[in-house]
Amino acid sequence: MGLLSLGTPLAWDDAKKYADHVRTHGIAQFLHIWDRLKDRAGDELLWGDEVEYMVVTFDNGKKHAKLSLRQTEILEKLQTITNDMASDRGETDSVPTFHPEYGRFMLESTPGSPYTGSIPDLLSVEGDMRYRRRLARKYLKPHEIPMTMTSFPRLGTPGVFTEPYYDPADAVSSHSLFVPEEITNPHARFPTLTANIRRRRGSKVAINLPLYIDDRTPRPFVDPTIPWQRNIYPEDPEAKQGAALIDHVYMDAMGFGMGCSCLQLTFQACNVAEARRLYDLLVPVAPIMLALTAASPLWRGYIADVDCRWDVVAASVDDRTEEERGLKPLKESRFQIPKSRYGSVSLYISDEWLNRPEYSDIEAPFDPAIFERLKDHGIDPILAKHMAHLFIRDPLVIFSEMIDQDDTTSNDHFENIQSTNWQTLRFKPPPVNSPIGWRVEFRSMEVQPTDFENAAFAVFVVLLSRAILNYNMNLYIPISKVDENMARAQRRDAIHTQKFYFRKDVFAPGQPSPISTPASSGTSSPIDPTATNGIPLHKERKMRNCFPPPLKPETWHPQNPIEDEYDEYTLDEIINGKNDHFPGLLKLIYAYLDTLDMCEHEQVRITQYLDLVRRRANGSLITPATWIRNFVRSHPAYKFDSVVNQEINYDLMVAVDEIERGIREAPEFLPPHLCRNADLNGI
Ligand SMILES: Nc1ncnc2c1ncn2[C@@H]1O[C@H](COP(=O)(O)OP(=O)(O)OP(=O)(O)O)[C@@H](O)[C@H]1O
Ligand SMILES: N[C@@H](CCC(=O)O)C(=O)O
Ligand SMILES: N[C@@H](CS)C(=O)O
Repeated sequence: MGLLSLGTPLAWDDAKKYADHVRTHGIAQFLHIWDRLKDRAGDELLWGDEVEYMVVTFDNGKKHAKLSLRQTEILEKLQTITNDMASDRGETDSVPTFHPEYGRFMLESTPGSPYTGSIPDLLSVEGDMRYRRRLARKYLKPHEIPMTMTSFPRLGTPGVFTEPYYDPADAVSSHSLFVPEEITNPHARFPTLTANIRRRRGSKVAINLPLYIDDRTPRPFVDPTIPWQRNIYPEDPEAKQGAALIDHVYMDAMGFGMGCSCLQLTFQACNVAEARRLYDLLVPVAPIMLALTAASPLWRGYIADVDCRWDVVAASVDDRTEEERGLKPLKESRFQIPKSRYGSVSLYISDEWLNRPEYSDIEAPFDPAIFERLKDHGIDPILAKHMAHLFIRDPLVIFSEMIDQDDTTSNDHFENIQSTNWQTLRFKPPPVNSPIGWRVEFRSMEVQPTDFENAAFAVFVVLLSRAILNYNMNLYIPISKVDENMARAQRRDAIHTQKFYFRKDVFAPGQPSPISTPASSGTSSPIDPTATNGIPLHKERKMRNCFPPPLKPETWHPQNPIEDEYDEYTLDEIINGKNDHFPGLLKLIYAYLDTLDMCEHEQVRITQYLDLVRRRANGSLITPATWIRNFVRSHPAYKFDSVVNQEINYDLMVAVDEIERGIREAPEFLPPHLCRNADLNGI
């Protein structure tokens, strides 16, 4: 969740006058942080997850599942409860935190304090997530359930999809044909973001997802549920004039994207150099994890031909003017900008030599004056470019009371721009007046229906991050290939149908591989104490930070053509390995685990999590997206016309909730033996 300042928000015409002011002071604030903390070192691994929920309310008589708009009351209640718990316990660390999110039907939870790198903390993640879900559930109304669905299938359908009902005709911020003002969190940040994105862009946002064409889908598909003749806002004829594409699901508001839920992870690094390295190493991992967690095939009451939210969210906050989008020559706008503010990373940011300039091979406009200012201040050109790239954006929400700030003690102007650059990775400087260090946020994953899965993906990514740093791995590929992977990750059933660019050799030539005996692809490898090859075993009870810096340049033949460095692989090959030269990420994780001091019971638990990832990747378990699509297509009320009606939606929500509670079996998706963890009973 972004910056929630208080005050009077400025409408776009007023806010834009302060854009340079916010940028200038935002950079000044960053430079103060930089000067104070660039040499900060030795921070331990602390990390945490953010889980986003939708509160769904069930009318069992009418078989109707709707979004509950009680976010404000629910958060107030949870705040009181958690405050009481904290005072009873005399500490806040074990009491989870609930936060607001964009949708007035959404909640976000984070652990009470970040996890450390200890093995018990690693194994506490699922319990912590379950505890948070239970807590939220306990204080909702009896017919309300906090669900971790990435997209709500019937958001924006004609008729009733919220509780209480509101008429979409009052959507003053978004001017949507489909969703009312009241789906948006009333905190000024959110309606102002919504309205100012629209005003800055000069039109409503337009999101078109290819429709999944089924046996009886009318062709060409011209959505009969779009109120083509509505005439309330000046933009109302837009849909008819081409904004809504044939054979697509059309959506026209920020809420369709920012009303989606995801699973994010934040890692504290040892120092700024390690944060930059970790950011870069995770850039190529982001699309892989998006594909593995794909969970959103249903939109506005239809089945789409994609499995993920990413492009929907990107289009839903796309505030670029026509000139910035390249539709008109530049006149008023300063830059042509290839991507929305929500988008994949466009620049690597590490200044260590492994980051060859050729990897950052896509157009990433940056503000030349800000770039020079940062360089003049002593910041290296790579980080200067990253910041100057983020700062091509205008601040969208400015509070009149917050315009003048003390740049030595505030970072609000910096965060204003930073927190509305919603990229696959976020490089997070330490906040002012806080003990927190340099961090990296991993943002691509879709939230999973169950906490077992959410914990499994969190555990996988944190272990992968440690393995990558520990073995000094190099995962760089050109950013253009990462972007192609982002597109492929979202395609229907990407696991079976797509290949992904990935680096061929992740180790320096001559560097001993940590894998001694390559196990055959797709097997579940118990942790093998002989698995490290020539690397001394320093068994530790903790995953740590502060790994050695990358190897010297001459070790890596950087003169090779960049095209020789990568190839296309299936997800199975990337995760589970292809041959001796390409061991797969899981084997590297297992080798890393072998450096940790764990008892058998802990190993079994971790293997359960890693097995989920292994089996998703090899296709022996299906993604939530595939399960949801199959559920709809096999429902007796489905007419093979791509429509997800109220009854199907209700039954789907009931089924997902039952799977989450472990009372419904879906072995092709989540075998009971994977998610029924005896240890966690009673949490
Ligand atoms: N020092 C730390 N190092 C790493 N993670 C931390 C640290 N402190 C808190 N976290 C974790 O970071 C996650 C994000 O926390 P929080 O939502 O407060 O941050 P935020 O800056 O608002 O996030 P966002 O960038 O998503 O807006 C949480 O899981 C939290 O536990
Ligand atoms: N909910 C958004 C992320 C919102 C945020 O950045 O906090 C998503 O699904 O990606
Ligand atoms: N929740 C996100 C999207 S609106 C943010 O606050 O930045």
